[in-house]
Amino acid sequence: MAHRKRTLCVKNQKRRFLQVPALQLHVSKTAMRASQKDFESALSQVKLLKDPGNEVKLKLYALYKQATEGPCNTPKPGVFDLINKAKWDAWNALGSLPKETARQNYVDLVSGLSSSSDSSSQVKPEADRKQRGYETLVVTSEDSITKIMMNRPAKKNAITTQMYNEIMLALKAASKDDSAITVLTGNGDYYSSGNDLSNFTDIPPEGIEEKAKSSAILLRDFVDCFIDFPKPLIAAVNGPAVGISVTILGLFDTVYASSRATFHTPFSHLGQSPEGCSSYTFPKIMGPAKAAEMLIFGKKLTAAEACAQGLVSEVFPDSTFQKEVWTRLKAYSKLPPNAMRISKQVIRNREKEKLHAINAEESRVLQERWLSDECTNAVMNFLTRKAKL
Ligand SMILES: CCCCCC/C=C/C(=O)SCCNC(=O)CCNC(=O)[C@H](O)C(C)(C)COP(=O)(O)OP(=O)(O)OC[C@H]1O[C@@H](n2cnc3c(N)ncnc32)[C@H](O)[C@@H]1OP(=O)(O)O
Repeated sequence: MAHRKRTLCVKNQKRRFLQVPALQLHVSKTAMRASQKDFESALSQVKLLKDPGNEVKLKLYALYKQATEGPCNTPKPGVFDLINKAKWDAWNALGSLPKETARQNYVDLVSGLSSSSDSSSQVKPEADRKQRGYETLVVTSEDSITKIMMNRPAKKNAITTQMYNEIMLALKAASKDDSAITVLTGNGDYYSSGNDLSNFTDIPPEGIEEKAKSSAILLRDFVDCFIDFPKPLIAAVNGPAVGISVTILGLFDTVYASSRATFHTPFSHLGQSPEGCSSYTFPKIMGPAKAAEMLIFGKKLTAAEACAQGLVSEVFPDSTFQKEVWTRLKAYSKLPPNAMRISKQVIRNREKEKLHAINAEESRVLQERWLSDECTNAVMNFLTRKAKL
């Protein structure tokens, strides 16, 4: 087991943290105390900042609570309530820091964050064609190709709830735009490490059953978008792929892989079961015996193996992957778009109803699995750094 730095499980909490009322910038560094007005301005300013990372968000949270309520005054959350415990720990660590000092520290922290984000916000040329409004993706449209790039490279493009929602939005927009084809890919060394396991820690007040129910709905909606996507959909698998990022490949029209890519569906290890219609598409693509090795026993395939088994259309050397794939895709994007759409529909329509039914059933089974001890223990082991794949 690798020793890794422990980070706080607040990966998907940006919006909630940033909803904390915040502060103002124009604070004299020499001022002894931030006024209430400075504090309120900073509370507004913080909402405009780029994501400052979980540690800073926790600091902001703790200082805000200290400045407005004084020393930590709530019971310590349970050990499995990871997010609230991290927040509680951060607040509690401020001890008896006076409210005024906490207010000043909050103002100074936001001021520092604002100036560093100002200096790094130079306009980059590629920003011109970048679609706005996505935080976890970079979506671009060029040469009749809409490219949706998962963009959490430091987290191996693990898919947070926000990213599921943004991918659905991007697919819906791409289905209506004037591009001929749509491509999903990842930024950094991974294609995607699959579901962000900290999604499971964000338990609503209604309890864990409600969480499992809403996750199953999200999963079903997410996979439905791939089943229904009307144009040619291509995956450019730039590196290792895990979990749901592998299973939904069975719903793509073409899958190109870098020679560095691997394909891993460790559902049993995680106390979970297959999704993304893979319980149907994988046996159909590679035969039941090969599919069982992947989906039941978690056998990891190399790119060459995945290609031999029909999950991948073609493998390119990692050193030339981007160049070769995009040259190929630019040529395809010049083909008559209506003909491509109609061909896809002819292929897909025959199976659409069946795929929706399979998706519903897989989501229902997973909803139960997420409540099992096997699943809870596996997720906790990863999040507490006792295990990874
Ligand atoms: C609405 C819910 C729908 C759910 C659908 C069901 C979906 C099922 C699945 O997708 S199952 C697959 C889930 N994925 C995993 O189990 C992978 C877990 N990750 C790992 O085992 C490893 O991180 C790795 C093998 C992918 C990469 O290892 P390594 O190269 O050593 O890198 P790090 O482990 O240091 O990773 C860097 C950084 O990223 C964080 N991270 C990576 N993957 C995930 C993830 N899936 N969930 C949450 N976080 C992830 C990792 O913790 C590190 O963060 P840190 O730097 O420590 O803050």
